[in-house]
Amino acid sequence: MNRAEKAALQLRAVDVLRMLKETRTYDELAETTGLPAGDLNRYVNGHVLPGTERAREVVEDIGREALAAELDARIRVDDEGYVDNSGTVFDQSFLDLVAPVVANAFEFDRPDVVLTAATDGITLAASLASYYGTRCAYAKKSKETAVEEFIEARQRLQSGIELTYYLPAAAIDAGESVLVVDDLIRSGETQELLLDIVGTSEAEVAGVFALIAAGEDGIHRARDRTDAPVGSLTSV
Ligand SMILES: O=P(O)(O)OC[C@H]1O[C@H](OP(=O)(O)OP(=O)(O)O)[C@H](O)[C@@H]1O
Ligand SMILES: Nc1ncnc2[nH]cnc12
Repeated sequence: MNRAEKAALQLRAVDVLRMLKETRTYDELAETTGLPAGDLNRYVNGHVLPGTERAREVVEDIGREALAAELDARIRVDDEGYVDNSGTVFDQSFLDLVAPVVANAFEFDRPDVVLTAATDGITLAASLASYYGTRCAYAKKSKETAVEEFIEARQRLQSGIELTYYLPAAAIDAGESVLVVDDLIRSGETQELLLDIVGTSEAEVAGVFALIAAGEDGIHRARDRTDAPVGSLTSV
């Protein structure tokens, strides 16, 4: 890790600690993190930065658990098992905290493009793309005007309805590495269409990630399609 990467990791750890501190006293934060309350106070107030190893622990372990818990608290599941996650996907600052934690906790190769499906995956994809410093692309259920060439992926869903996603062909180049993300994965049909688009582009899959897995079907379906890491931050 070079000096800039170390500094970035240390600052991300401070962001995670500040988020946790919003709903905790320093004693409670010490209990959550296992770190001394005095040190935490200095980190949160910006007087001292945590050392690299401590920062890594905060971002990868403590951060992942804490963000999963925060995500769980923001999700509403209705009587039929459908998820309302607008409390998450509308909150770009929360997603900006999720991005480094996800990038460090899952073993995704650094992508050239973060790909999602419109609509609800877009804010997560934007956060991850911004974290990696890469492009963000989203496939849509309709063709964008003025674009001449599209990659199309079509599938007949379990419901019998045919679904087509369109991505401007220039969004992904052959040989690029693509991280496929979405807010939610249930049947895995959407992720499969995104993986079809990656295949048609002759690009590589860096990983598949969803904030929420509703059941295990979608995760299994994605794992059948790629050897790259597949995971979610939480499941319902
Ligand atoms: O794993 P699956 O069964 O394919 O379900 C997951 C997809 O469903 C939702 O999108 P939706 O089609 O509702 O579109 P939206 O993002 O515009 O709400 C969600 O955002 C995922 O993209
Ligand atoms: N919001 C949602 N909750 C559960 N399953 C879904 N499939 C598509 N959208 C969904």
